[in-house]
Amino acid sequence: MQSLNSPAGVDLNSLIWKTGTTLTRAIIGSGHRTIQCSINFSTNQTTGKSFGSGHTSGTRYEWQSACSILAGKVESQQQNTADDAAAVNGHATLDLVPVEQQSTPIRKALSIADLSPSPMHGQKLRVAYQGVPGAYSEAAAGKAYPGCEAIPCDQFEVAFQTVELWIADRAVLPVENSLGGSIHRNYDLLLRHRLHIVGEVQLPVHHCLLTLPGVRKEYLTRVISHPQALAQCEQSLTKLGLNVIREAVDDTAGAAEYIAANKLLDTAAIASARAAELYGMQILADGIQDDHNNVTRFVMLAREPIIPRIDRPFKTSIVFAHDEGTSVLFKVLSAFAFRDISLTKIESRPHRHRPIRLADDANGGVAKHFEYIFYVDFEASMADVRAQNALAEVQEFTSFLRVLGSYPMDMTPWSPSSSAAVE
Ligand SMILES: O=C(O)C(=O)C[C@]1(C(=O)O)C=C[C@@H](O)C=C1
Repeated sequence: MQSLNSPAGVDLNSLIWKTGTTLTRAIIGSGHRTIQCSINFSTNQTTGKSFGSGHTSGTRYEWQSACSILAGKVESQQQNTADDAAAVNGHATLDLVPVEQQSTPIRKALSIADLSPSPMHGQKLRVAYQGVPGAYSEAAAGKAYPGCEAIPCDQFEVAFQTVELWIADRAVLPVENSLGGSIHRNYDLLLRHRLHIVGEVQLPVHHCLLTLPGVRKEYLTRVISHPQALAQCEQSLTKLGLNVIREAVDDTAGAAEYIAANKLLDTAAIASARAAELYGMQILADGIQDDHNNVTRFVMLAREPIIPRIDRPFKTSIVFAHDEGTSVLFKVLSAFAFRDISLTKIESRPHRHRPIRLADDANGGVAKHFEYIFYVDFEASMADVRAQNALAEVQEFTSFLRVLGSYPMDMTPWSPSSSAAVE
């Protein structure tokens, strides 16, 4: 892996090609610095249609052209990066100094305006998350990649872009919660961007009600938090007698930070105990999630897919669509059922009037109209021949199919949170 400020040009110097099944892999590199571009690739023998996991699909020729386009892009980005280096040294752009070297441990969240490639690449894996320090997503990044340098971003989209622009190495983003359901925004972004799911992590979410020190429940006229967190605590807030205004903000820790920065005595935040510590808040009530098995599933995203394996439990996430009607769903589901492949998630979203912009090799992507988009997670690796056959069949029935990633399942046990208690 390299940062983009390598002075050397980029050559196509290694190619591994495995025909017939799924994996096509290119390694584009220069000396010890290597950029990897991998493509999951399968061509249906009958129809000649092909599906890919994001980067490209089609003939070997198309694929090689895609690699040379990528190489060209990298060269031009290297030039940009050299230009940006001066700006960074003059503190005109990103501040990517690791947390422990800063005078204050709280990092500012990145915004779109900050997205210029970083000339720095330290020893630690840089992991982008949405929110500010103290957000659950930061904890998920730490669980997924212990010891990583967590990079706060103000929007999900920015987290995707930090990885695409090599500012971060990975992104860790929430996709579903046991109480609140799917976080559709991130599924849409997975379609629009070229990142691959390389892992998942489940995080038990233990919410606290935070106020400024000395504030009592009776003073409160408003509770602010991330919409998912508000939804996860709805009944507990009512039980606490807090029938006050609920207001949605970008993230839980950001809510605590906002109250602290504006010295709001009438407002409480739903956030983590770590957010209380970071922003000098008191914990008025602890464990206020409605269900003590409240857990959020995050996916780990990278520029390249991982090589699927069969020696441990793997999960594969796909998204597909058909131009007309929904009858295709039965056929698709039977492709998995006949092969004894369990599904862990199925989700449909109407998309009749909203075109989806799909990532492709052109910069802007392609806008496509579908009636419905379906997301399915199943318990098998793409290295498993059953999964390969199921997807070959699914491809027959669908007009669009993408493998979002094939990755190890998070099997770590977790214990439920303790009950709500008002301090
Ligand atoms: O706001 C945060 O702290 C987040 O990390 C976001 C988020 C989410 O998007 O679901 C993550 C976990 C919890 O479910 C609540 C909020």
